[in-house]
Amino acid sequence: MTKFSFTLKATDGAARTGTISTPRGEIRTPAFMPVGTAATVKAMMPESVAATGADILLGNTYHLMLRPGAERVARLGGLHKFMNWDKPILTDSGGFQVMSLASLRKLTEEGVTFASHVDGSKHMLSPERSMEIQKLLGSDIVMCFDECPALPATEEEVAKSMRLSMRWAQRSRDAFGDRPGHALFGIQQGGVTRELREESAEKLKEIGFEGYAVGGLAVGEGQEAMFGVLDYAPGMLPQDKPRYLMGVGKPDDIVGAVERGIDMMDCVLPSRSGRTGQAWTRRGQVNIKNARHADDPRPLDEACTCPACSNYSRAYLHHVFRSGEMISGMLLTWHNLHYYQELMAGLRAAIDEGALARFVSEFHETRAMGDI
Ligand SMILES: CNc1nc2c(CCNC[C@]34C[C@H]5C[C@H](C[C@H](C5)C3)C4)c3nc(N)[nH]c(=O)c3cc2[nH]1
Ligand SMILES: [Zn+2]
Repeated sequence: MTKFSFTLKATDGAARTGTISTPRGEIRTPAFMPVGTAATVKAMMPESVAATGADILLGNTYHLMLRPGAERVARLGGLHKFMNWDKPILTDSGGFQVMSLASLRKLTEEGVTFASHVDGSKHMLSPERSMEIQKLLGSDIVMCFDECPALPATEEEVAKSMRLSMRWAQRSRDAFGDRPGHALFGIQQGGVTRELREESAEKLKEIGFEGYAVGGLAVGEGQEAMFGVLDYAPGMLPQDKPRYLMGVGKPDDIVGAVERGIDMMDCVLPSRSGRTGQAWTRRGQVNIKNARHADDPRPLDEACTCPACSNYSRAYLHHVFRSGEMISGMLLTWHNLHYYQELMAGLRAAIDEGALARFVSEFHETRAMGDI
């Protein structure tokens, strides 16, 4: 049984490349993880997600515990079998979702009780219950049950919330138990306050995790404030373990995060925006529903090898979006996920060659040219 391990390969400034080895396969880092919210990456077959180059995807504790239920997924053989994805899966712990989706939430030291946004039924999440659910789902990388404070929040509120999350991190570690081949990641909190980020990192290192996430960001603070924290926060975490920035982001967020030492990211953006007609390309964003594409015979991006760019014109994509055809979301989601994986492959190659600075300046220059 291969155990879970992380091997660093190259560094270029604060940026690193590496490989996470798991019993279900290897993850090339820096890695982008597509989001499979309710056991599906929306509008994509799993084999198509794999074809984009994704080595790992995200499952969702909150949705799956409500419907179809974690115990049911376990009875049916676990999430990998259920959704026909045999590579690694990372699941979030559910806390972030409860705070953004559920109603009638009650937060105590024990955990959170809430009413399902699906049918109003009562539920509870705690470090122990979150570990149990993620074990039932069978995910390879488990996230600690934490609280991500909503902005705006005073430093006092951020400190209080971070310290609760650190107590929950210890309870998550204790409840996770001994699971060879599986990993538990701690989540650093502390808002945009350096001392609180330091306190959180020290506590997580004292407990000990197989990987460490930078949480509490991409919650409306803006790119400048986020990069300000990323200028120091990843460096507070063990350099020999994967660093996961949660919920990020736009392509330029991703480039900036990788420059600052982040190894893993997840974001709904490429898939969610793909369904609304927003294409992400090397030259920036293209809204394919805009009338200017109605007669354009050219592909979305000549340099892209995805099925949408290889076989269809902008005019066709414009048409199927305007007429609400299912293929519209399928093609643009595939393109966006393909573009994100191409960006990650470019970043990995540049870091391996010690040429990240050139890659980044070319990335920004090409975007500055704007869409064709
Ligand atoms: C967007 N900004 C942002 N996200 C964040 C997330 C969720 C990461 N994505 C997982 C998720 C969240 C939703 C949507 C999909 C599927 C499933 C439910 C799991 C991705 C976060 N998750 C946790 N546990 N803690 C955070 O501090 C945090 C901060 C975030 N800041
Ligand atoms: Zn494409």
